[in-house]
Amino acid sequence: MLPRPSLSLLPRFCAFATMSSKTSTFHLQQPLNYRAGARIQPVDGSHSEEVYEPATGRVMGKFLFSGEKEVDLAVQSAKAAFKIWSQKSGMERSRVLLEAARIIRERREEIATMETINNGKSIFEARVDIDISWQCLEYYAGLAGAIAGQHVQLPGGSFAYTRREALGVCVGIGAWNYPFQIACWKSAPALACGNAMIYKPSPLTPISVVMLAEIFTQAGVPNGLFNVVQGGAATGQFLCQHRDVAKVSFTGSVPTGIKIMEMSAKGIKPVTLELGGKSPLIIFSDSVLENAVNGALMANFLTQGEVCCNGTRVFVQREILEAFTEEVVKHTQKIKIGDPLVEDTRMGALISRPHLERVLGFITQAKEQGAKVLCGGELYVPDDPKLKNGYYMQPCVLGDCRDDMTCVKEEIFGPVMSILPFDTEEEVLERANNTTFGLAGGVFTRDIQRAHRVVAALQAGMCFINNYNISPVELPFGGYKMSGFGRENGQAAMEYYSQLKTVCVEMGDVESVF
Ligand SMILES: NC(=O)C1=CN([C@@H]2O[C@H](COP(=O)(O)OP(=O)(O)OC[C@H]3O[C@@H](n4cnc5c(N)ncnc54)[C@H](O)[C@@H]3O)[C@@H](O)[C@H]2O)C=CC1
Ligand SMILES: C[N+](C)(C)CCCC(=O)O
Repeated sequence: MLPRPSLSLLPRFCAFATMSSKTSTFHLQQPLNYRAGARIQPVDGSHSEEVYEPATGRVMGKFLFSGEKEVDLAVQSAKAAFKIWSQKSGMERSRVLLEAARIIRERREEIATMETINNGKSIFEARVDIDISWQCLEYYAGLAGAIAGQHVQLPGGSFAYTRREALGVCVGIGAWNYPFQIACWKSAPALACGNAMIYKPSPLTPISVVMLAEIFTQAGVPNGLFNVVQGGAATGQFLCQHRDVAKVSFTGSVPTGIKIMEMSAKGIKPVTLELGGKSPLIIFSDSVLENAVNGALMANFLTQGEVCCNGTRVFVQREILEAFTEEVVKHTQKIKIGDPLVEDTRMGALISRPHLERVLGFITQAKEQGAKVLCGGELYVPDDPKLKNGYYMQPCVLGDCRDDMTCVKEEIFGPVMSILPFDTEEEVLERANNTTFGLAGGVFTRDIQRAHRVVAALQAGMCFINNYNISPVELPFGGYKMSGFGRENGQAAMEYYSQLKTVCVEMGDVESVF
């Protein structure tokens, strides 16, 4: 267990917001843009949006969207910081990242609380997210000092060497499901490699990433190295189109990913795309049933099911279909839904009213197409009156599913598991890969040869054997097919935030062919 934050840290946070650790008490008071080491209002913020608390449906405040001028100021400030930061050694950068990780650890409870208030996920899960976040900074702090090139001997004593260099000002654009964690997954390798970053969170979850910006400043990054611009699609477009932006790393939906890639193509900017999925989880009849059931719950119900790599197509071998279904339904019905800041809550509120309605719409459509609701799938109204306008639903398990149903083909991004029976390995692999997505996949079996054979055949970037949705930061994460490309986490991410320079050195005279 990690130490709880000391109380002396709380007033610093309360300086920008009135907050206690209770649902329905937070009020947004300070600006949410961050530029050159300070919170600021955007110079051209003409449009404002409300921020909601999913647990109560309450408006917590308003914030301003940034326009083209503000985006340009953020880029200029990041460019200036890049000049300083990129000249530091890997070890110097490492020390700053370690200090930032330490501060996150110290402020864990406060950040997790804010994440819960803004996203609606349970405080239990938010703490895990924050732990993964500081671990990510620690991991890349460790790699920063290990960035190195290659030495190559050439004829006559000549030689060449390679340098791995930073790209410049990188843009991070994030989704709302893991606001703080996504920002860390992008900024940690970016900064470790010597880049600056401008980050745009989802307009639904604008709050916690500004805390990260403050932490980086406190840890000692140059002012401007990590800036935050708030806004939606238009702000994101200004960022992607800016000529001084060297790279875009995006987490979000496939349609937006396509637009980001098109914009980046115009500027020949490299992109990393972490997009959606409809991942298969294959459960063979020789599995340890209890593990398979727990795996299916982990694969479907974290963060109210709003997880890109969820294994939402649960293929179960026919021999154990009944036993598995019975157990999974029993466990799903026991999930404690309610106030996300209450310690024993395990499922909080979905991100927004429209999203909740969209998820419920998928369930209605599934019923129309012949699926059977085995449990849940209804709105959930907690007893506590202050939560009655929150965006809650009961986690749902669907039986009698077929591969051609919408609930099996499309990403729902909510707590909805579809169970699909299968008979043979060959058949299930064919069906599992029959999707345009390719983010993740999982297999439960006690047969080790089969386990490795199955994951080798799965067309997915992140595969699990006998577990699902664990996320050690040492492991590269990213998709195949329409789920995107590039990798976050692991050593692999360093390649996506750096470029290779080759230096060819002549030790003799120049032999001209002319
Ligand atoms: N593979 C992964 O790691 C993850 C993927 N996702 C995917 O994200 C989706 C849910 O997240 P949303 O925030 O609704 O996705 P989204 O694609 O609507 O938005 C993601 C981000 O892109 C920004 N954006 C929207 N239009 C833009 C444009 N034209 N130019 C530049 N930026 C633009 C948004 O403001 C937001 O910050 C799901 O479909 C899910 O599959 C979500 C989390 C993780
Ligand atoms: C942390 N994990 C593995 C549950 C989800 C990470 C991917 C995402 O942002 O949806």
